[in-house]
Amino acid sequence: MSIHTHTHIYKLASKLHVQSGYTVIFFKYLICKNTIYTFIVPFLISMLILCQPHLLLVSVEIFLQALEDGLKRADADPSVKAVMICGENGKFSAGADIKGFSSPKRRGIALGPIVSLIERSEKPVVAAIEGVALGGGLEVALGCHYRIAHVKARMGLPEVTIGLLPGAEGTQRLPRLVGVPAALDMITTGKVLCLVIPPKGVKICSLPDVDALFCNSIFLPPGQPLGPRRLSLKPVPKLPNMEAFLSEALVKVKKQAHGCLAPELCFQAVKAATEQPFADGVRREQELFNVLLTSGQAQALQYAFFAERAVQKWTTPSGASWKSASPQPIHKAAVIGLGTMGRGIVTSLVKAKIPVVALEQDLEYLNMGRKAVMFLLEREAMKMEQGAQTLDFHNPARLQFTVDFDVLRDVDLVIEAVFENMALKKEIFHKLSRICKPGAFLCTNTSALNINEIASATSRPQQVIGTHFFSPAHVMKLLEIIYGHHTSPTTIATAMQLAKVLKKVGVVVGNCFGFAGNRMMFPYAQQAVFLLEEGSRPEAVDQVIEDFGFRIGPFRMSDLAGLDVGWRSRKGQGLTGPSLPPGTPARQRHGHRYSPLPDLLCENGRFGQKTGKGWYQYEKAGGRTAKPDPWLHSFLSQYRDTHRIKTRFIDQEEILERCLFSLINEGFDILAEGIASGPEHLDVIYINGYGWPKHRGGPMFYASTVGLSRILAKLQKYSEAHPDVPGLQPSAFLKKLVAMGNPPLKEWMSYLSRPNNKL
Ligand SMILES: C/C=C(\C)C(=O)SCCNC(=O)CCNC(=O)[C@H](O)C(C)(C)COP(=O)(O)OP(=O)(O)OC[C@H]1O[C@@H](n2cnc3c(N)ncnc32)[C@H](O)[C@@H]1OP(=O)(O)O
Repeated sequence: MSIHTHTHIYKLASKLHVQSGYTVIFFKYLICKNTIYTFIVPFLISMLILCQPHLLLVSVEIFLQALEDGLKRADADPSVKAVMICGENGKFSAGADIKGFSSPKRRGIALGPIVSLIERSEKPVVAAIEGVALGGGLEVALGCHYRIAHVKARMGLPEVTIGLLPGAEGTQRLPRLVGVPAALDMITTGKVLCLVIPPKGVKICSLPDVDALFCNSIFLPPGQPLGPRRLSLKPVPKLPNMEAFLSEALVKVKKQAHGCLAPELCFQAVKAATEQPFADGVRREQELFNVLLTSGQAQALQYAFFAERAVQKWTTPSGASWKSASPQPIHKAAVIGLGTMGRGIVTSLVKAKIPVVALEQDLEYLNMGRKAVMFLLEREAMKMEQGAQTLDFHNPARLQFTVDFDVLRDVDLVIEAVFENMALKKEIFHKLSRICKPGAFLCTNTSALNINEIASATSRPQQVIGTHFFSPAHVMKLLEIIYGHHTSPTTIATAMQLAKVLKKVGVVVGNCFGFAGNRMMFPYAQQAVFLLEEGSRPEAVDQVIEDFGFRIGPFRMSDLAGLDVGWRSRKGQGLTGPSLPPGTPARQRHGHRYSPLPDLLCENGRFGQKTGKGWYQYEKAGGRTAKPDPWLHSFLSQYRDTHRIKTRFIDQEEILERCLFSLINEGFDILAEGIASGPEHLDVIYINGYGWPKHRGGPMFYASTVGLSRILAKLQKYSEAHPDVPGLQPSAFLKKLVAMGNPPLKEWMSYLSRPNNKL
């Protein structure tokens, strides 16, 4: 804490832009006291996290105490005319140290009273915001009498995303500043606002103007009372239809929450601001905050926050890692195949402003693909409003369509996205290897196929890598990145960098059939179908899974993705279709239980939404509203009769456990084999690619909360009842962890001997 000179203020001020008025955002114009005065509380640490490359974490106690002492000194010192709170190194504050929430010691620390102290100050306090002002950081700014922000500053109350609410009186001050609709939107979604394109009414000053603000007391005439600047004293702006507005908002919040508590409790806290005086609202905020803090969901969401960052620091069993590998720049990319996946990938690249060549096998497919890509891009551009023109996708230098492989000579990276056929993929990779420049990286968008085999068709296997996108590829955040035997660390680093540029979460995994995500999905989907054989219905299974918090249950998902996709893959594996050896029992493959139900549906032309019929019926082909289908129910009965399957009532617990525990069980095998380097990887994959509810932390985190012993016991019980289902037989690694006394998730990997790549 120190008092800074006028010169210092100038230095800071020269980096700031001033906005006046409020339109979308809540910043009022800066008013600052006259010339020589200001006192800077050094970066709001600790709270205060200086973002990368290092963290500057100072204990909350030290920070809060320093802030309190500083404010008191400033109040007592007649030479100080105003106080400016700012951050160091271009960052205001990223809010509280999230790691600290799990510490019981931390729970007693309250930022709210300090924010009140700031607000009560007799001298004008200005928050000078650069970089980020998030969570507690923004709440501090709300306690100030004025806020001034750099035009590129990012501001928000993201507590809801870590399972909390803005518990330092933010739920009470923000609605008083910006009104209930804007406050509710920010607080219940956690969205972070950026003023790169300033809203109407926001004034951007030139640098001399900014200096003038500080030098001349143009905004704050001496002696102007601070009362009207204290948010806690202001009423919440009224709405003519507040009650109706709030009921509608609650419905929306609940619908989007999928069982996550925080958004609804955030809503309740803001509602309290509309109904109660400030002090009572603050008490309500505290009550709700404590509910969330101890809910378990906050821990899961905070785990997910760190897991997403941990997976960026990838390593492979051979010792390659993010530390030593440098990504290569991608100035131009190509996408081969403009089916559903290829279209989404092209769109993603264009959005990331990477020039793209899109290639199809012939003009007919090319034109269909072009139309579809243009449609997607138009839609994306509309969403982007002012930023749309920067996509410039009608410019052939940005996006070129071709059927000519020669055009790929100068690209830095190719993503092949043709359908899942090994022979076809190998043919394409062989061609690419001959045509592309030596440094070009060759990526395959496959959901299961062997990366080594694909790489073997090239003369540069070190530059071949799997990039498994999720549909729709321009929307889904996950990019599963699969290295083969020969993939170089530079290639992995480049794929990870690509994920970042595409605003996706890249997760590096090893090579095996289905990689990590789909491999875990197989036993889950298999259990879902077995449950139908034994007496359940698609809508019952989906309901249980959706009640758990998944966006969509396995049957609705299968209808959406198309049943034909899996059918083609099973035919390729010889599990069904013409290559199935005659005499193979209908419900058995390789000595294990198999359900032909999905194959039978396909044989009946039921491919899901695209044909208007699948596990459900739809209003028309391409329809999206799933309705239980009496045809399917009677088909299931006949099927059970034909195969003499005794049906029984299956309760929700069994549905949930068999689906989820078999998926988790596979996860333990994947960890044991070194396909994923930690449970966080599987959790990040499931949250970002498979709709696993984030407030349950991902499947492996969930397993740790259920208790490994319980999961093991249940798997043992189910595998005894179904000895021909390998997916239910407990993983040796799970058994080992239970035998070791159920260690915490972060220690699991230390119980493994050195992992190796499976293929
Ligand atoms: C009550 C509740 C109160 C009072 C709160 O304030 S709750 C906290 C509210 N704040 C947040 O939720 C902000 C979370 N952080 C972010 O959104 C982003 O990290 C960022 C926008 C601040 C920076 O993004 P970026 O530049 O991409 O960098 P990273 O996300 O990779 O972060 C860099 C490292 O900093 C660690 N970090 C970031 N914020 C926090 C935090 N609030 N507490 C603890 N640690 C934080 C992050 O984990 C990265 O660490 P490493 O991976 O490098 O170890």
